[in-house]
Amino acid sequence: MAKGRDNWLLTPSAMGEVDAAAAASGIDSFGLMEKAGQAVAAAVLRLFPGGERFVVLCGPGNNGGDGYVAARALRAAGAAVAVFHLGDPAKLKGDAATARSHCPIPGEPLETWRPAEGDVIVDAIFGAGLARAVPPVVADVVRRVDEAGLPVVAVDLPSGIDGRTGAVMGAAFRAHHTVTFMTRKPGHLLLPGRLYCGTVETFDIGIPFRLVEAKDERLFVNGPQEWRTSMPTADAAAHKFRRGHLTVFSGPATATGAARLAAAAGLRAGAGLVTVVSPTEAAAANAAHLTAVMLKAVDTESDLADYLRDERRATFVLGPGFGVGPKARAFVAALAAACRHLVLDADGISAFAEDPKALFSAFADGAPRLVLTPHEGEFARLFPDLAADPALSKVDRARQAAARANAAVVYKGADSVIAAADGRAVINENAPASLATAGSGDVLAGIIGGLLAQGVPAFEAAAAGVWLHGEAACRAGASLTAETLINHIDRWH
Ligand SMILES: NC(=O)C1=CN([C@@H]2O[C@H](COP(=O)(O)OP(=O)(O)OC[C@H]3O[C@@H](n4cnc5c(N)ncnc54)[C@H](OP(=O)(O)O)[C@@H]3O)[C@@H](O)[C@H]2O)[C@@H](O)CC1
Ligand SMILES: [K+]
Repeated sequence: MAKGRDNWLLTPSAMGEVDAAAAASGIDSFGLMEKAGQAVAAAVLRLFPGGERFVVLCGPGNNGGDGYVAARALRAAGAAVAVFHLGDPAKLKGDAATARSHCPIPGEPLETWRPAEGDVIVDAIFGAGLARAVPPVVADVVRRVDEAGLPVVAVDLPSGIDGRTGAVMGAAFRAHHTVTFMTRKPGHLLLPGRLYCGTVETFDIGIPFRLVEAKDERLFVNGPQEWRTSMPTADAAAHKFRRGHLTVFSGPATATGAARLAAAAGLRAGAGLVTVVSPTEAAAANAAHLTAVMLKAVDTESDLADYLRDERRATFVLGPGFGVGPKARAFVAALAAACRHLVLDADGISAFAEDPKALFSAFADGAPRLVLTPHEGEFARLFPDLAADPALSKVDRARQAAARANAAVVYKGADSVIAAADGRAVINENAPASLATAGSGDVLAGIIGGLLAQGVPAFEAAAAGVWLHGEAACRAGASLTAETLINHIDRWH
């Protein structure tokens, strides 16, 4: 499948290996640094043509090396430039030492910098090599830049952001713009890192892309290139039975709306037939609001067993408004035993908080048939050890959860991560803030269910569902509600 460079993600350590492979293949590594620094200088001049003084803050590694190149290029363009360095610059090694030796501006110690009006900060202190919390002198400069409200252009990553996890390591610059090289890193997309990067520009410094591709970490930005070929074709769309049957379980009479939102979203996403299955006592409430969606009363496990006799009822959403308790667990067990596909959301997830293994073992066999859609709190209920491990990134957590549950996991948030049981993962970036609204998660569960019903495999349905949800939200505008969101879901074909 063709992967665009914009979708490619590499962790900083993998990027370091690509760098080493480039050098081993005969590519001049100082040439790469030169291109990186020149790109930074070009971005700075483009974004801040009226900057009075460009203050380049240089760290002790190659990120600092990029900074020395940028400082030289800015000076060559006629700008006023000052350089401040962290630590003893005489200790710089390799390309960074070369870059400094070519830079005509004598540096001063970082701690001597004082903000001046008109300063534009070029942050080249730490990039991919940030290994621990930033030292106090850097935290202090971060605070002073913040207080003075000075614009920052970050080299590779805002110093203090962990490129693997997006975590803030003690303190970090809030950049207006970040220039990174070859591919973005997970920390540019994962929160809170994303909020510190400003706009992100990925500059090609000339490493052959085959060397990047050789380091495929099976992690990409979510987009159609990841799932396009698994989506329903227009052909299948012609026949409503071939488009599959989605069933959504309703909660009790006081909590029916969530299931109807999911059902309506599943229909919009292309399921041929959608049924809301409801307790008898809630059937009147549901009937009053359903038209294209069908309704069926199911109260007990034996009612459900009858319902499952029809094999075409292959795909289910359980959780929105359903209630947390033994009924949820029993219904999920019945669906698993009958080999059905299931989106388990909200209460359906929380129902297994006491015994997550019961859920995982029910779906342990065969190709994944389960999609889990936890937000942060629900994730911690099912995977408390993963949620509590500070060494894991959100991507690591989602991947390990997916493997454990033999499921596709949508670890929700403004930086949703979707992971497959086989280790593939994508980070989503198209969800606007307006999606954080009541009922939005029910709509997402319905879209994913609608895609599963059409035969899309679990991971692809989950990733495509999250992306289509984000696209719908962008079209629905800032004042969207769950209802208006549904009207903006586009069927894929
Ligand atoms: N292909 C590419 O992408 C290219 C990348 N390039 C550039 O290289 C950059 C990566 O360079 P890098 O590996 O030298 O790491 P970098 O970020 O400079 O930091 C390492 C230094 O910081 C130190 N240090 C770390 N944490 C610390 C802390 N908390 N507090 C104090 N010190 C700390 C660490 O010390 P140590 O941990 O060893 O004690 C070491 O001295 C990359 O971001 C990009 O800008 C381009 O030039 C060309 C092609
Ligand atoms: K930086």
